[in-house]
Amino acid sequence: MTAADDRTGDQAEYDVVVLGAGPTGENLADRVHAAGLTAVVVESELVGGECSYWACMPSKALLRPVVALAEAGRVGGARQAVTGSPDVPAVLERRDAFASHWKDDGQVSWLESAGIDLVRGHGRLDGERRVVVTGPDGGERVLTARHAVAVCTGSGAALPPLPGIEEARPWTSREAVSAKEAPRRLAVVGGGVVAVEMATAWRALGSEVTLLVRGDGLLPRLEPFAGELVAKGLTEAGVTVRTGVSVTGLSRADAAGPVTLTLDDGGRLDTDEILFATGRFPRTADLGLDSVGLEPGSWLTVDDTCRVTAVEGGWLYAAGDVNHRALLTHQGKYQARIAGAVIAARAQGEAVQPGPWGPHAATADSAAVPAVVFTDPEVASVGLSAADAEREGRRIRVVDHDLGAVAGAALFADGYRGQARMVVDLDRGHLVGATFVGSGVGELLHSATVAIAGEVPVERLWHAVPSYPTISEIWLRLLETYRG
Ligand SMILES: Cc1cc2nc3c(=O)[nH]c(=O)nc-3n(C[C@H](O)[C@H](O)[C@H](O)COP(=O)(O)OP(=O)(O)OC[C@H]3O[C@@H](n4cnc5c(N)ncnc54)[C@H](O)[C@@H]3O)c2cc1C
Ligand SMILES: NC(=O)c1ccc[n+]([C@@H]2O[C@H](COP(=O)([O-])OP(=O)(O)OC[C@H]3O[C@@H](n4cnc5c(N)ncnc54)[C@H](O)[C@@H]3O)[C@@H](O)[C@H]2O)c1
Repeated sequence: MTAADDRTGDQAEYDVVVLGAGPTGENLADRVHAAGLTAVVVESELVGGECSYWACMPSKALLRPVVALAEAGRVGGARQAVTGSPDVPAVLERRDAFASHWKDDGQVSWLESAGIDLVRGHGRLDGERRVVVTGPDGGERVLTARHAVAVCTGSGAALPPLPGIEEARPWTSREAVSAKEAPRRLAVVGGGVVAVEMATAWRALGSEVTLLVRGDGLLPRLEPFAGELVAKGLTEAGVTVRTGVSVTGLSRADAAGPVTLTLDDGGRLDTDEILFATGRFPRTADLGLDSVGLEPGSWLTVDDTCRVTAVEGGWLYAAGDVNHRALLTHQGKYQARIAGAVIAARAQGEAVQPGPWGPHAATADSAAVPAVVFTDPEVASVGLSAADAEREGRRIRVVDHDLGAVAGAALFADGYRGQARMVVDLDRGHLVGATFVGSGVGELLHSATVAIAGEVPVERLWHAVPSYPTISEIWLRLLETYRG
């Protein structure tokens, strides 16, 4: 299919060069390789990316034991048997194992077995289809792509420009998921997903946690009841949740001592560690974007095929966090599957089918992004919130139901607390959004994702019978309420 590669010395040519070996880059390389193209991945840190070592895996490994324990405490009969608090060293040890002890041998072996080459070092674009990699020893290697370069360099934790922030050595998400012990006091700034998950974990592992939220509630992009129920859960767990407050400055006078925060309400707060969970920046500042006419440090805007629209010639793609479409591992991997198929089709002279829901369009990025917040209670959402749907000018019907009123939920936990909402587009006759809050709802979410991505008519859902007595019976209650 392609001419033999020249992969000797300081130069090498491949069909596809992938920058970044996170979940997105790995999957994209795998897809193009499976389609018969040659691929190389460039990685400056660990193969596996943020998700494996400093995000999804270690954070969920911290959360699972503490949520399991809390859930057991809400089941009569089990409650009496689990009277202790989490075994912190054991939790951290399990977390370390899930982060592969911050070693990437396993994922490197997978790349080898998949037939994908790895070049370690920092990659930069150097004009059309050319990448220069600076290796760990400072040496340079030039990689040329016959067909495509895919930027999958992800995102980093954004810190606000506050006086004293660098000297105070705050935690970002990386320190929050990899810390070796629970600080006595932890302040968490932000009301998004990282903030609420880390407040949940470290509170249960022994820290006194204060959550400082500048807005008036948590998880502001989701249905309002999600943030309200999570705030209730955090408060009951002993987290101090303060809304409408911003940090204006911070200092750590003694390197081994506490941090003092100044707040915009005139108050001060002393804490042993402070986590800024205040969003992400694209890892594009030092990527040679200027060599192809793009702004260094910008998010890379792509079309539904994941092609960077501002660069001519159709050879530059961006997938995963770096394109800012949906900052989630599963969406990055989905984009990788789509972009991989697009690159292979174009390389092989086949027609690209960019229409919605076709093989070459990441349509779900705008219509059906599922997300689970692993707090106690959990939040599981997919598609549009009611407010989003209204903003889009859709004619909708919002159907709410108490999740605790379902027999399966009552069995799952004594006094089960939860809420469910479906958003129906009345003109299209199918769901465009769904949100569930409550214990165990993460595993319920895919049913709603299928209903939305499949544009299943609401009337047909009446025939999708949930098992008794499971929490999934919430579907029946929502549909009964909808039909009246
Ligand atoms: C605390 C936390 C918890 C999260 N939990 C979840 C979760 O439970 N579920 C979920 O779906 N998502 C979660 N996310 C989001 C998820 O981590 C990201 O969406 C995902 O990692 C994005 O994958 P990616 O491949 O696009 O980028 P990344 O995982 O960031 O990988 C990018 C890779 O590119 C490399 N790189 C960057 N620049 C260069 C360069 N110039 N040259 C060579 N290599 C380079 C980096 O070293 C990195 O390895 C979480 C995020 C955080 C912060
Ligand atoms: N379970 C999961 O799937 C999971 C878990 C963690 C993270 N993630 C992903 O990672 C991404 C990053 O998460 P995140 O929580 O860092 O970002 P986020 O965008 O979800 O939340 C950041 C919050 O910080 C607030 N903020 C920003 N600047 C601030 C400032 N100067 N002072 C006070 N507050 C400020 C914002 O208003 C926002 O509410 C998310 O988009 C999410 O998709 C997913």
